[in-house]
Amino acid sequence: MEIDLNDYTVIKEGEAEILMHKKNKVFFNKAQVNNRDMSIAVLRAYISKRKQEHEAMLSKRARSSGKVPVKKVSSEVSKEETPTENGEDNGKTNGETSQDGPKEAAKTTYEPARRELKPPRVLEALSASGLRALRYAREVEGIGQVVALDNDPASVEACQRNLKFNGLMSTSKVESHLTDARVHMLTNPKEFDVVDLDPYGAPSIFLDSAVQSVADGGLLMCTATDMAVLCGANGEVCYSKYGSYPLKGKYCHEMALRILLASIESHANRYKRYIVPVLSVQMDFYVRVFVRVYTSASAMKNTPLKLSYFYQCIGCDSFHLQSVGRSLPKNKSVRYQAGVGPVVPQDCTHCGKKYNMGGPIWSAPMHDQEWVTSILNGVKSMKDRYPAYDKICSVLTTISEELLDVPLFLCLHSLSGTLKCTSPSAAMFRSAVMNAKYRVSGSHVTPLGIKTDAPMEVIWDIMRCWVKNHPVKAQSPQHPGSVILSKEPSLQVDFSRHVGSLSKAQVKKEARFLPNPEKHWGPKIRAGRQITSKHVSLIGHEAVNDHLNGHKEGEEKQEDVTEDDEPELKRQKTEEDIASTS
Ligand SMILES: C[S@@+](CC[C@H](N)C(=O)[O-])C[C@H]1O[C@@H](n2cnc3c(N)ncnc32)[C@H](O)[C@@H]1O
Ligand SMILES: [Zn+2]
Repeated sequence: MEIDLNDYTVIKEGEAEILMHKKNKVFFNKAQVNNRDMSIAVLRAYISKRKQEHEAMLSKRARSSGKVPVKKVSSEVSKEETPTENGEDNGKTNGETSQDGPKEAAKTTYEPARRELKPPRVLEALSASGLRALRYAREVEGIGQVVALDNDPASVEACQRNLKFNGLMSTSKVESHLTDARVHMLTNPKEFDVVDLDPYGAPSIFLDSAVQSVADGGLLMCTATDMAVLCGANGEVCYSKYGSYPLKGKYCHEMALRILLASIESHANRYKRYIVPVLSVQMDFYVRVFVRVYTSASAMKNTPLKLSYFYQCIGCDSFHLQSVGRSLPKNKSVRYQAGVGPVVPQDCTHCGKKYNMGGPIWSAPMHDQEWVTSILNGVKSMKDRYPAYDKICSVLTTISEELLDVPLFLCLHSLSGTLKCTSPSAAMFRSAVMNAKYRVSGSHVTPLGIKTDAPMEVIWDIMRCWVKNHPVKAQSPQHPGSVILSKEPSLQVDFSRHVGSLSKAQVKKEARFLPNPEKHWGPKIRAGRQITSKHVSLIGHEAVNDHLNGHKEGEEKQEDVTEDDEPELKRQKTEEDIASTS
């Protein structure tokens, strides 16, 4: 059928153009350019890493068999080259990937026939207009076939129209199908080198099939926009969707990332698989994780060591992590056991109040430093190719400075709020921590976050010493702040400026946090849904008014706001709140 271009607006993002029907039936959210750009940056890094790993595997096999394979350097494998038949894995080979993950790969016996590395096959499982699939196909050098799915006929029709509109290269590289992504992923196990999940709200119903569809060593990219749920507004809903209990706190966005990672790992474990996170990002109104998936029944035993419950004091917000499992040496091997606990007493040692317990969350690193550096360098070297360059560069810069082995973070304002004192400057507080010989970094999720390996006792000593020079008004003796301040500090705190109190990016005055480029930069309503006054918090007054004014009176229908609508998550701690559990 011919397209009447007058019915459409052309939207260009990166090197893709899509036709948006003036009645706007299919999902397009401009704010997701950050998400798409970040994913392209990770895909580029993945392709180059995969090539390196493949070459390393070939040389290792050659060395171990004493045979030297015909040398062919990576640059000779052109992006358009049709790979040769590669034996029993039918094109599913990834760089280092034997079934048993990165380390075990080297043990695989050498096969004389050279295995070509096929370009990675990508599944965009929830593709809507196809914009993302198109961008991957057009912009990512060395990419293979992109399969774009959607179970909504209008979206698939739009996607196919957009493929045609972008020309032959797009129609040959991207295929679009009307189907339930879960069925497609289940019926195509280990078929895709990259699986992208970008749903409305929670990805939970797609995780089980997605972890099975990724090839060994492949990449799963997954968005979750149900931040209210992940951040603790409905703990029980989060538990039912992700198998983890969230607690409200200043670190809730990082906790959201760690809940999502733990949930993906749990799904992977069901199939003797496990994940290795390369990058985990909280941006705008969602979280997005990039993880590699491997198969190994033995490596999987380490999962409980990568998960923790966490205790959060209801009085002073001090938090403590408790590992789900532990490992002990046993002769020449390892024995696995349940974690030892509880790591905290019944009442908080700092303020005397009770703890809430959340989790389990992913407590191992959620980024791989080498990947982050290579993604960031890649982005910087191709500035013009990223419409959201400033944003993704600033986020990656901040992530590159995060302490990897410190889950969650403190918030200076919250510490000062508990003591009801003025807050020391971040540089001063960081200096005090570093002068006490602990490490400290920021967090990409908030400019107020402070990651440190200093124990809570040290943190409260720093604050006690600060208050000695910045006295506070007396509070009731039961108030958590009064209890904390009633103890003398055991540490002599040195607030003198430490040379490392500013991060490298701060010293170089590189952007680390950027404001939103425009008003209502956030989630959009599900395609086809009626917009009502209830959607103000999602898309803003103007957009709602514009929409409602364009409709006849009385046409407005009441409808639930989606979970994407993030409520005020600040912990409103009242005296009663504290008293009720003490
Ligand atoms: C948020 S949109 C995707 C946006 C797209 N990834 C982008 O970057 O432009 C989510 C899409 O998932 C589709 N969807 C929801 N459930 C699905 C399922 N079970 N199988 C396939 N598609 C599904 C919806 O129709 C919708 O088009
Ligand atoms: Zn406490």
